[in-house]
Amino acid sequence: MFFTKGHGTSNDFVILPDPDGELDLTPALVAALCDRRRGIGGDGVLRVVRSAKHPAGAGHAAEAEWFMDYWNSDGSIAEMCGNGVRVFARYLIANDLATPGPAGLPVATRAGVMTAVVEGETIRVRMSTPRTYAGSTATIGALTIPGLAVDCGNPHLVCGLHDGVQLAGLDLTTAPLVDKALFSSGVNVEFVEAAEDLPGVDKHVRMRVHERGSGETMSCGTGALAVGAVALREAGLTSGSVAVDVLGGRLVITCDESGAWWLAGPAVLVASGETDLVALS
Ligand SMILES: N[C@@H](CCC[C@H](N)C(=O)O)C(=O)O
Repeated sequence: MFFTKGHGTSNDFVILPDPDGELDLTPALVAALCDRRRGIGGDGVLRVVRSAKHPAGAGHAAEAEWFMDYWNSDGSIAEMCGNGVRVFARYLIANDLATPGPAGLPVATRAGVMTAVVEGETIRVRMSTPRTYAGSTATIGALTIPGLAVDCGNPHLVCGLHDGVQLAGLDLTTAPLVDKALFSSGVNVEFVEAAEDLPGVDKHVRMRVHERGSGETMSCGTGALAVGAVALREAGLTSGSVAVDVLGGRLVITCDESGAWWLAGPAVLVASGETDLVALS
């Protein structure tokens, strides 16, 4: 089957064209495609399917022709992927499957319709409004770090580092321990430290993330949105911009004067080819 490989700030995806929703995509196939030694390798899979042809997209078919069927590398399904939407939009445009209108390019997801605006190498996406709803903690070894739960369509826990704890020193090779009752469907956990002032933005932070279903990744767009929302809230700002440096580059989160939330960053397609599904399995 044909595939394309792409990434947004090194959050990488295997993109599978399946316009009519005919592919029998299973957790095992997704995990095999994402395997970095035996497969193509990726943090997740983006299946490109017409909204009308997917049960989770059909309700959005009038607003968005295309549905991003997102899967994590372990074969689990997630509601939303911010970097994924940016890469998905790049793929649709590069393959003449869609042309952005004056308001951008709508992409249906399990968390609703997101609109992508192309600005050269950067793709900016209008995201759903992040909702901060509880305090909680994440534990790594002997270290317990307080944080805030933020719903970005998918679940996040944003933990700010203090008291000399360094972002670079955290061991994220295994999942941080979290409150399983609060996060009954799992959670993406972001760790954040302040960074030096940067012109053009109100706040500048660095983040690492342990993603539900993918482990530590180089970047997470919805994670950056959650981090940006917490940073603006802590600064007492109701609008503004936050630069979020991830291991794979920089994302910028903006809440504009109208209250709309945006995620901006690069989105790149790097390879296309054909994979042998029999050899993969
Ligand atoms: N990397 C993504 C988020 C992907 C889904 C996440 N792992 C989950 O299970 O919620 C992003 O860029 O937002």
